[in-house]
Amino acid sequence: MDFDWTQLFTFRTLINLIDIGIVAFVISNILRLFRNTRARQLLNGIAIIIIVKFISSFAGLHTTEFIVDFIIQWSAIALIVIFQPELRKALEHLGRNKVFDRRGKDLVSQDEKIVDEIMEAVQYMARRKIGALISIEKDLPLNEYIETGIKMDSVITSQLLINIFIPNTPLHDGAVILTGHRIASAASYLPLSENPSVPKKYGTRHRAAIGLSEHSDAVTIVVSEETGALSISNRGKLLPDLEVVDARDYLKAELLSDDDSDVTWLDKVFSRRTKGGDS
Ligand SMILES: Nc1ncnc2c1ncn2[C@@H]1O[C@H](COP(=O)(O)OP(=O)(O)OP(=O)(O)O)[C@@H](O)[C@H]1O
Repeated sequence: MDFDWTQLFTFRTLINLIDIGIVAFVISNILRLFRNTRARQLLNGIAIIIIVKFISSFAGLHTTEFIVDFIIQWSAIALIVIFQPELRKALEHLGRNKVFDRRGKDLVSQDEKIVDEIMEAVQYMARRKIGALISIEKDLPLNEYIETGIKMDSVITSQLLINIFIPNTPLHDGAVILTGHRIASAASYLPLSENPSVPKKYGTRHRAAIGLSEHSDAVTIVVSEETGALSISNRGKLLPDLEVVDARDYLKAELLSDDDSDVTWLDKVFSRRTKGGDS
């Protein structure tokens, strides 16, 4: 039987390909946004429910299908309510995609200046063994953690960051959270990691840094009060005992780069270190 190739290249085929492309683009963006977060586990749960729905529909399992339909209807409303802040951010993120990205050089240099301010403060504190915990919001909002601390809304300067962490002052206990180009809060409480593979030598400050990176895409920089060592937590992992220059490069690559790929070249550089001592 001869295959009619002209049938393959129809307008309908083109529309179908565009349709598939749009769905793939949206799903991959959602998965990328929620990678290494608890929301990703929830998305896996939703995928399982959808698979059960299709199987029960094909196999004619009417009671199962009825129950799954019931769950889908109610969970859709529940998800919108629970993830309202994340959904808002996700839509903003979509609008900020490279095609529409109109970030001027001014904003990029402002970002660079903020990394410099953070690193100046962190270096100062590391030399004097002043414990610090600074979390930087990326795409997923940290509102629930900002709420646990003292709200600030201040310009990010190294002097202010240092001042916050001076021991025995009212704001020094807990984390500073940076959102956009502002200090959003100080003395914030972060979720502690319950990962059993986090080495015992790390106390609650480091566990809090890892914990936040398990719940969100935030990057957190830690100064150890005990040793003055610098560490960065990101995507559920801790990069321990960083040199200042490595920490600065990592922050710049994470915060200034438009590259959303899962593994940056810096991750590869740091993977040697993390094999030894991280979670
Ligand atoms: N859940 C949390 N959220 C934010 N900050 C926290 C949290 N838990 C502890 N911290 C901060 O960490 C401090 C205690 O640090 P701890 O000595 O237990 O940790 P560590 O990882 O051993 O760090 P260090 O090397 O600085 O001693 C607290 O005083 C507080 O400032």
